[in-house]
Amino acid sequence: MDWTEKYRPTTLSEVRGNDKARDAFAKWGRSWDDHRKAVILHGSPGIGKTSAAHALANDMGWDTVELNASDKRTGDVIERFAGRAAMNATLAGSSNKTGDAETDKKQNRQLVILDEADNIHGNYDRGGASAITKLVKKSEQPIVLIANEFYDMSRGLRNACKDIEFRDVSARSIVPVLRDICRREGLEYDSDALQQIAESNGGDLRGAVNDLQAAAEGEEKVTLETIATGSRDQSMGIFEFLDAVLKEQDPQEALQSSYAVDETPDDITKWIEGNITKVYEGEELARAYEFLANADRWLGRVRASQNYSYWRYAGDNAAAGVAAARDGTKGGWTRFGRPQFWAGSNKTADYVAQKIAEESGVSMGTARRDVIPFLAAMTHHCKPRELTVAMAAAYDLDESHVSFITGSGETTNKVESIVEDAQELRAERMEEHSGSAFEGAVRSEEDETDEADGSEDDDGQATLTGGAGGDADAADADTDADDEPEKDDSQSGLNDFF
Ligand SMILES: Nc1ncnc2c1ncn2[C@@H]1O[C@H](COP(=O)(O)OP(=O)(O)OP(=O)(O)O)[C@@H](O)[C@H]1O
Repeated sequence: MDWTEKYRPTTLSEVRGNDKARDAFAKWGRSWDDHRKAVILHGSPGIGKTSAAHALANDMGWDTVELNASDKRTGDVIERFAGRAAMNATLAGSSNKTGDAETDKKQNRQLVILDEADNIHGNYDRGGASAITKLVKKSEQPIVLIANEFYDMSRGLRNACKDIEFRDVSARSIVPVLRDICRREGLEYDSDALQQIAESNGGDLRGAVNDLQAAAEGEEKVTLETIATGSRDQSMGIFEFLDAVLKEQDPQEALQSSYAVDETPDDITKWIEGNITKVYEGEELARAYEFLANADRWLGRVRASQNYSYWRYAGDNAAAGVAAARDGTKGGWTRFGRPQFWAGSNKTADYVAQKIAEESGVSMGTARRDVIPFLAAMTHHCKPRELTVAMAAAYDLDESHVSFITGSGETTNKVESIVEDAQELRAERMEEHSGSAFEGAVRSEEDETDEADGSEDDDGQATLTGGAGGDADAADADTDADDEPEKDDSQSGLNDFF
């Protein structure tokens, strides 16, 4: 049996590493009758959001129904469940003996758990997403929406709900969970090995439990060696995969590797996007970005249509395409890292995305997913300097922000002097334009009506090449399901600076 299922928390007190969020969530549950608001739990995958929802229901004595927002039928089902007032005991034939009508009502509550709530807008017609928002507002039952990307939800939906952020689980909180599982399994362990598993999973507790199970298979003791030879290693690790695609393999081999690696095409693409500038440069980088933009476009189509056969094309572009873009093979050792711009909890990323969103009139989702990675690639290690200064001026960035985008150390002279110059430039421009930070920004109105259209951005279409003025949309004149009216997000980026 899968240990993540076997050891899924059954009560909120077993949900580890997010005490504040957990307490806020428990409070939300206890006071639901008073406020009747839905709640959004958001944060990275595998950190206990769904488990917390089930555990709360268990603690409260509520039934649950779990629905997936990306399923087109979900709207109807929510209507059926959430629209229905809690049945009272007489109707339900409850065995509750208290005779207290309020208690009976609570015991017949149904917690609606809506998974992938950040993926609604791609799957409904315009009315659909706002219909969900309306349902959420008038629901007679408590609803928990689960999301990785808070800002990928429409503003209408976000405003209709309370939101609670789950943060990545620290290694410090992961180790005791692993230790506990070992004890319950009667397994011996080296503490170093558990520490290693906890650290290598970057905050993902589910991943850590999976790694522990793989390392323990057929062993009596979990040690650093059993981790190295655990069965999850038979599939290709992500770092090995990055080496293969970015340095060594030809396109055909790279494609095969993409099947062997234990990640979805979405994540494969993010890993490559997040690491490519460490290996590629100049022309080959530009060529690789073309392929990554194609991959993003296909991923957008998967999200919009739920047609997973498109995943293949995303994988083809991200793996084979990027390998094909490379000039020959490359040697040396590279410190690959978890993509920096992933879901959730980074305050610096939030600030930068917010600034970009404000200045360029794109959504926060687009800013995070498309614009920041693009800027990161274009100003890697603060080069070219002039462009980095222009960027810092345009978005009013301080040292920590510039360091976050460029990957250069925050306290280096380089970054400090760039921020100084940027502030000067900004002041000059403020004078020149009486208040306008810079000229030529392509500003489309921030969409105040997204409750009506239910969509904040054109998922997957604003691409990395977009900022360079590429006509990313030209290839998209087909029948995409996400044919929202275009807000031309693809214009944001470098155009903004000058
Ligand atoms: N905070 C936690 N405390 C205890 N166990 C956890 C925690 N987070 C994850 N797990 C383990 O990982 C499994 C998966 O967690 P869960 O599905 O709740 O994560 P999630 O954040 O909802 O992820 P996703 O967004 O992918 O659904 C659980 O069954 C449990 O075994």
